[in-house]
Amino acid sequence: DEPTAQTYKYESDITRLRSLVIHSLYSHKDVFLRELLSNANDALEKLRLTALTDREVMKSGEANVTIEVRLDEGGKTGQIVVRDTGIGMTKDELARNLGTIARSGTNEFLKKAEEGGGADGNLIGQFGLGFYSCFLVAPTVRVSSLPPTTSANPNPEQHTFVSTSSGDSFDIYLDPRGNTLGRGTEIVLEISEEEAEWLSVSRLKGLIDKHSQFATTFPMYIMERKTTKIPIPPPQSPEADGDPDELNDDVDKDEQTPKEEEFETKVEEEWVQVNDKAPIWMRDPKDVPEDEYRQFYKAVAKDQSAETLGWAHFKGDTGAGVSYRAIMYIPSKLPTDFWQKITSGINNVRLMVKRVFITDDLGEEYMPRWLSFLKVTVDADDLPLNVSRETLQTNKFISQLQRILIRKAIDLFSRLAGEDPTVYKEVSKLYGNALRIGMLESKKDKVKIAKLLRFESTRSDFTSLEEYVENRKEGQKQIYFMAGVGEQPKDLARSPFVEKLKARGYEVLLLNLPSDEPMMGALDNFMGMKTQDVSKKGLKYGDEDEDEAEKKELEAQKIAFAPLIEWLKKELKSDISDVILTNRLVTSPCTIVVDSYGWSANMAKIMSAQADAENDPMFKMMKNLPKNLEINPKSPLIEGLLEKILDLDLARDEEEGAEVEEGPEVVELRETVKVLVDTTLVRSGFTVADPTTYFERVEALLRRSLGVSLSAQGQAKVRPAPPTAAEPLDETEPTNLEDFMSFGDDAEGMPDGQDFPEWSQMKKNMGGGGAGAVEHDEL
Ligand SMILES: Nc1ncnc2c1ncn2[C@@H]1O[C@H](COP(=O)(O)OP(=O)(O)OP(=O)(O)O)[C@@H](O)[C@H]1O
Repeated sequence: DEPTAQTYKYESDITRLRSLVIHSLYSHKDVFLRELLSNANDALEKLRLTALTDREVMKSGEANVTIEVRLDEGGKTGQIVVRDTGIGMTKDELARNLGTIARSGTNEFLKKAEEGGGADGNLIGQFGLGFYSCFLVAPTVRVSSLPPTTSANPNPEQHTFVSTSSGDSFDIYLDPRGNTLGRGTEIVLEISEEEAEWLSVSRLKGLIDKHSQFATTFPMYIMERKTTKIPIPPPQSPEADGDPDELNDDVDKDEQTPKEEEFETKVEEEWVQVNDKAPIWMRDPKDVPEDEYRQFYKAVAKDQSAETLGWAHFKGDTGAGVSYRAIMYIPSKLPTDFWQKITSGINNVRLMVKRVFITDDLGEEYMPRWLSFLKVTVDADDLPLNVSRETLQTNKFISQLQRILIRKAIDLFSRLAGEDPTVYKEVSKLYGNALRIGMLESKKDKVKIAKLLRFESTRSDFTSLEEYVENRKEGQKQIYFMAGVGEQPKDLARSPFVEKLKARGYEVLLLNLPSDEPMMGALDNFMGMKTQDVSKKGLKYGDEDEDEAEKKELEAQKIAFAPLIEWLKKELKSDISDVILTNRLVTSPCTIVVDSYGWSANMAKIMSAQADAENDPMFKMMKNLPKNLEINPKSPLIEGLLEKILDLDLARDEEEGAEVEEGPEVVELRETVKVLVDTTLVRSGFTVADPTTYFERVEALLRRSLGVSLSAQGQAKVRPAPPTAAEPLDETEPTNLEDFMSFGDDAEGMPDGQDFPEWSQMKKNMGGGGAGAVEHDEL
């Protein structure tokens, strides 16, 4: 019998909403299950609340959620049935909740979504438009519901709501099956042939794993059906029965396998729980074995092979009246292109409210970029479930949480640093650069993050700033560092800038990451010590006053070397702003030092790697800031230069201002000094302004030392290329590997099945499939 149905019109907002959901979410169809499970959980939570005052309501049956797939005959269509034993709905509530009430925020949401050209999967979850997502996969949805027996409603009746995805009305009727549910709600999605993909238990289980593994603390079951074939024993043949002699000889008959018809299919049904564990973050850290944390990380990372370097499990109260629990992980590996790929909106914080996943998109720059590799799960106790992304961002808890997570991340790093040097070495290797950037970006946490950094130095291969300060020498007020991007620390240790410090026993940090030098500049001061780039002016040992003898010696040397200094200043004035006698060197003859506010060679290199650096006026200015030539009076080479200047009487010529005819010795000296300065530039990490002239000078020097004439020319005969080819290339003509390799005039590509050797090497380097993994067409 057709039940007598009452037809209702959908509220106009709801009609708009439904069609918006259906039309804008077609690429996020799988949200339907998450929404239904979230609603089921809410219904069970409400029941639990009611049960606090009315014990009776919980009496009938377990509070749980079940999911079942039923196939129609033929297997191409069927139903997904989601049932909960929660609070249920009366006939009125069915009409109101599912069809006529426009909830608060709906209008606002509609406006936004329609203006923005559609709603995305997250927006919809946050707005609590969940139920309508059923229509993404089902053209017809039936909701049967039965509230629990209470004193207010002693004789509840089961009603069914039915609606199609397109109609502007829905029906509600008394369920002709009677009160079959006991209590709660049953949602039946009629799945059509086009959407048959959802009729797969394993697909649904996959969805639960993805979105709803922790959707509810109530048990959640899915119906699994196992079909087994049981052979039916063949009917006993009369011959075999009758004649025992035949048993031995008729081998053929015995070996015959039973035919199709001789199997019976048996379907075993089993409810399998899909959430058998309490979510790990809700438990006391004392009760969670390490292995479970590692397992949970795999789930969070959605990668069964994922490993973590460490985690923090914490709870708290933000002071905004919201308490939360959270787990934060540091991955042990990042995709190779991780730092290139992240732009904004990194989605590394999963926000749950009472175990229900809300969003992993808390907006751009919710977590600072330098912490974007963390994987965080936060479960808040009390946050409105149906808040929009926009309101989330202005939510007090959410903004307080941001600060908490940064603090907790810093704590986690510092705990790992103290606990396990082996692990921390890994952490530093993977995240050292990120931490440096963090230090650069966050004024508030600058010093805390600086403490997390580790460096190589002339004393240790893994040291911290705190250790550096501990190991300082008496009177030392500076933290010395030598920076050179991409250089080996052992090479940095041999730089002329480091030699004296090292010889005297001072520790120098050897920095080779791009972020190192700017980071040291930004740090400026650590525990009362200044950071000092040893390649810049301003270096102080701190015990200068004690060495009166050394000071006196330098003063005397200044007088003795004055003629050389004057001459060098005059000769080098286009490249060098000052020539200074130094005692910072031990064996090197000279070095190039920039003013403390100028760019070091390292910094100039970093900056020139930026796009469009050469057109940047700031770049030009900084690059051309004064460079000082510091010369070492104790170097035999410098002594030799001084002698030469005195011999040739060059200093005096200048004083008289007379135009003196320059002898070949002067020209030669001038060339030698230019080579010395250029070479010093390179040694000090700068580039030579004009490499061609530099090389010509070196060649002249070499010729002189070999006694080869400076003017002799090479006798190379150059054969010009043939004229421009007139014939068009025949692209279809098969080519021959040898021609191609020897750059034959007609080589045009690789023959089938062959890889250009460099290409296969490149593919290997990129970590892609080996030779043959790329279609040759692409070549
Ligand atoms: N399984 C259910 N049991 C009882 N009531 C339900 C169930 N599913 C939906 N409802 C009722 O229907 C209303 C509308 O559900 P819908 O999913 O559209 O939004 P919501 O549940 O309010 O939002 P959210 O899904 O974000 O919590 C719910 O507020 C609830 O009152």
